[in-house]
Amino acid sequence: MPLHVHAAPDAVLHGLAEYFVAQARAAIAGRGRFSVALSGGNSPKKLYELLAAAPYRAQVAWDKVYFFFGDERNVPPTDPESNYRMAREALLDPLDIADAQVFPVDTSLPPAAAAEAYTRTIQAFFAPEDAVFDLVLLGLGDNSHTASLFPHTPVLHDTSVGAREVFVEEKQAYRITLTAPLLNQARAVAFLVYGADKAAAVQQVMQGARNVEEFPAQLIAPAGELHWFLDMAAAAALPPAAS
Ligand SMILES: O=C1O[C@H](COP(=O)(O)O)[C@@H](O)[C@H](O)[C@H]1O
Repeated sequence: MPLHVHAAPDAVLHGLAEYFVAQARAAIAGRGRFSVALSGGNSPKKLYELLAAAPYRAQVAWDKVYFFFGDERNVPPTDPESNYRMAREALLDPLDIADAQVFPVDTSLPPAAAAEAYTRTIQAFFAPEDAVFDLVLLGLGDNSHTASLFPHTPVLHDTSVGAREVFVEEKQAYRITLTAPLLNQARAVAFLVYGADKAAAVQQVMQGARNVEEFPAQLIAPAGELHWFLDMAAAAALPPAAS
């Protein structure tokens, strides 16, 4: 599994931006479009700002890129917690991406209905083929969650290929997440993780005994490529040979 460890977060972000551009160009050259599921939270904001600026901005045919969300908080699109809002402000608006290329979760619906609707949206986009994202971007929480696959939640055992609602006790809130089987159909998955507070989670997910209840990111085993983009602080608990 390719592991890209850089000294500082800035270099990690540039490494992943270059990987994003390469994946986008290859998908567009081969299949005419690039479908990406974006991650949320704090870590990817700077990546999105980087992609929307020189030199990366000019390196992708953005009108052929289709944006989905790996997970969403059950909040309106204007809420500071909204993953969609963050992506819109950091990436989609600066690049002037057309609404027809962006597929947010409809959080005006109750969580279960929002998840069902998002499943149908994804299926319709890929039909008649299976839903296979060209790239899934993921983050990692210090509790080893990824997307909104949180420890000890029923969605960890969901074998459906789609989106699901999940109540996250520690947040006392619903989220909508893509299921692990859908994420794993991707042609490529890239984790972006930086900061010392993630070091234990990185080590447990990558090298701990399998325990998906505790370390949900262990569920990620895509049919395609799996890449980890880490800074040295996040990789600190890995043995030297691995990092
Ligand atoms: O809640 C979330 O957390 C993870 C990790 O986010 P980070 O802020 O620690 O980088 C993120 O990947 C997910 O999309 C988000 O909703």
